[in-house]
Amino acid sequence: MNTGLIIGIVVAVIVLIALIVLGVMLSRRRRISLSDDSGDQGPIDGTTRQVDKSGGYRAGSGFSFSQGASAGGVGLAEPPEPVVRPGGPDQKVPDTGFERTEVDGQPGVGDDAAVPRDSAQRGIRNVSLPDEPGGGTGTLTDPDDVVEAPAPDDVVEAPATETVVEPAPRPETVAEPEPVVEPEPVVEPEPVVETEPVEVAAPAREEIAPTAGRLGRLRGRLSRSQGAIGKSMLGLLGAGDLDEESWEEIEDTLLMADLGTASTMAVVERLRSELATSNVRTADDARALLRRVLVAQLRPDLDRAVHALPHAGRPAVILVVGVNGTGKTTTTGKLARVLVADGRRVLLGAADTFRAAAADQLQTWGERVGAAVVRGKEQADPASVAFDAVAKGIDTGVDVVMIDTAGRLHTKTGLMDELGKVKRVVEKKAPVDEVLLVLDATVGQNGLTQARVFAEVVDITGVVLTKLDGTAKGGIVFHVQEELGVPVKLVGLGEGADDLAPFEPEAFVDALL
Ligand SMILES: Nc1nc2c(ncn2[C@@H]2O[C@H](COP(=O)(O)OP(=O)(O)OP(=O)(O)O)[C@@H](O)[C@H]2O)c(=O)[nH]1
Repeated sequence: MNTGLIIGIVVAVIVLIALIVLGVMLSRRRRISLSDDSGDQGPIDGTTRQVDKSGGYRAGSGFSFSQGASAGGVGLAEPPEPVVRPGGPDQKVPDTGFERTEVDGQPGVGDDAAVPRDSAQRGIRNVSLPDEPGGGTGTLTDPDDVVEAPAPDDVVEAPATETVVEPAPRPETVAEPEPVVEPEPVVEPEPVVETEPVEVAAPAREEIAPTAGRLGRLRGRLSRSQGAIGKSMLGLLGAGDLDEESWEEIEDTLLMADLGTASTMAVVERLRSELATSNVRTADDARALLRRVLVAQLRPDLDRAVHALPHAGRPAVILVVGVNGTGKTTTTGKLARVLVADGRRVLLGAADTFRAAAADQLQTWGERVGAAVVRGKEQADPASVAFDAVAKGIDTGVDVVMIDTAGRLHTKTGLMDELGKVKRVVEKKAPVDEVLLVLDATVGQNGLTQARVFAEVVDITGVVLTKLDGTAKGGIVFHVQEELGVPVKLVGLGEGADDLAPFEPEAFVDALL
């Protein structure tokens, strides 16, 4: 072989290698690096990632839970083991296309909420007590869970004042059906009469929307407040030099959005001083300044964790209070869903013994998430029902007992005394970790008056502001906190089962601007 050929081959090989190396480098550079940060780092919203112990429910975090200050013991109880869903974790309930809980023969969420307490009452549907020494899984109580179950309106005499509706049975407790014996083929088959037990379908629990970042996802629901606060304020601030007339307009805008006088003055003062010292030239500068001032006014330092984590040997106890129709039962149900999604065992206490539909409504929520419900007989003492619920919660080792109380006008002294009694009686069994006052954001200033009275009677620890989707007065959040010094912990942004979000000042202000 001549030298020229050899040199040619060597050069060709070198060029080939160089091309391959170049190609590899270029392809690496173009590739987007996807590092797996699921192990050590939390979600991008900075919250802690939760382990899904819910048997298939999707749980992020977003909601923050902590142990109540009333904690007597130390150390958290572990969440229960996951429940294996028969259809697999992805099992879904049929999409009804409508976010309500109507179940044949049962009330829908929110039904009768506007019915005053002194109206005619409906009969209560009692459910037989499960025979369960040691408190195991209960008997089937939901007509939908069993084949040929009694009609929902059948009345079964309850032997005791307290009625416990156990959650639907866990799949492992479902009896195996007898093997089916193939019938011999016959020419003219007799009509078949079912005598063998047919497979008992485990109730389909619902998918729960991820809890992380809900406020962000539901931001569109705040559009009315967005126009009233965000757009007007940005328009005024972005207009350039502000004269006294413009400042008055800013004040009026904030007052109209229900921020209240104290918050309005504080915001305006801060805006004035910051505008005087900082260099605000563009619309973006104005937006950043307004964001900073509003967030600071919402006191991001306040503890907004819901005290729903159990103590050693006893559950957390949450009391839900408020005037009629504010959304107490709905909020209790929505929060129960979040807790269940977080792997917690929840027991609901229906301490509204006046309005049977309210207890039915709570029971429906319980059935949807697999939470046991303790309810009382009509006209039973609500305090005793609440007491029984907590006692049952302790006996059965649940993580949280949530007691939904009857709506009551803050002006009715007798009813307010009754509420005080409910709390005192419960405390004989276990300390109350959280008293959530549910306020309807659409009622504006009247909500504040209500809040003051409730705070006096039951020492509220957190506020749930509902129906923020239906008002342009999102500023009420500022007012409530300023007046009560109690943090807004949760906000209701719709009637849907997952339209409850943790209140986060930054995300809230971002949604407004
Ligand atoms: N738009 C909207 N509606 C809500 C929200 N929260 C609750 N509701 C509705 O408000 C109505 C009253 O809700 P309930 O949960 O029954 O109120 P309640 O306070 O338990 O009522 P009482 O037991 O009568 O005192 C229902 O129609 C709910 O669907 C919310 O955040 N947004």
